[in-house]
Amino acid sequence: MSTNERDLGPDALRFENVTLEFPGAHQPAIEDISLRVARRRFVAVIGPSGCGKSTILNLAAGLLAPTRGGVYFDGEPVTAVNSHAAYVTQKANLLPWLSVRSNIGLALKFRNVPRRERDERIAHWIKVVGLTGFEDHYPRELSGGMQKRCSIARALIYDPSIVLMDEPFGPLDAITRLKLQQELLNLWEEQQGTLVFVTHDLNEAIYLADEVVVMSRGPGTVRRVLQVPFERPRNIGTLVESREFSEIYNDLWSLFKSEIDLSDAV
Ligand SMILES: Nc1ncnc2c1ncn2[C@@H]1O[C@H](COP(=O)(O)OP(=O)(O)OP(=O)(O)O)[C@@H](O)[C@H]1O
Repeated sequence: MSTNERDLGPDALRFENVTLEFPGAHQPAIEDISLRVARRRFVAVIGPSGCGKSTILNLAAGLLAPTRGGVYFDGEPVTAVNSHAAYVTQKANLLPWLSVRSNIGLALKFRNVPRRERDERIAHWIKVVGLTGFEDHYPRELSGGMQKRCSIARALIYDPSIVLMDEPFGPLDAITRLKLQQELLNLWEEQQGTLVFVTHDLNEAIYLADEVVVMSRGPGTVRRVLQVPFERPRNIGTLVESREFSEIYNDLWSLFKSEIDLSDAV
């Protein structure tokens, strides 16, 4: 992603001078944001609470419309719900009355994919996300990490052109989180789709992404776009121990810390 370029070429997603004002708010949620997400890139968006990260995803998903400026998907303005985008939110949002199998297959059912093909694809994805043996379980019978795996499979099963993830690993414990980060990394490296990933976690942004968009708040703007030069496939364990990782982390932290006010913390 880079800002202020006019080439309309092959970008998956493009924001042009986008401002969004919620009715009654004293300032815009985001203001004059221009950014581009090239196809097949993994882009992380970080920034302090309230800087507009979720708003960016909601605009890309077509759930919100800009007050000014334009949001484009594959060069076309997003004017309704973006059916090419899969959205994984912080909560797994699985349907409690459906089994793992049915939750994962939901999007295929809506798209009238024939039963046989549907079953094959569901079986494949259950295997990919490590839920074999839990096909007939209900969400309440799964751990938080398993629910998250299920929601990721549900989002990826229909080969969406772009995946939007809003802090998908936020509520998980550190070990499950690390495991799922590595799994997502492997999966994405295999599939090479376009992915926009919102996180508060600087480490996570560096492990996973090709580019990190750092946002400021009050109102939300793009402060900087940082390139992450690590080759793929990546191994989180090896990456964390490298000097380059620390350098990028420090770079990112120096940008990030000026955005957060720790003086009130107790
Ligand atoms: N429906 C709404 N109505 C009014 N204001 C809203 C609404 N949704 C978000 N906002 C405001 O817009 C700004 C951006 O919110 P957004 O949720 O996009 O931030 P965020 O960076 O994702 O925050 P967090 O990291 O805490 O989830 C905030 O000031 C928020 O209070």
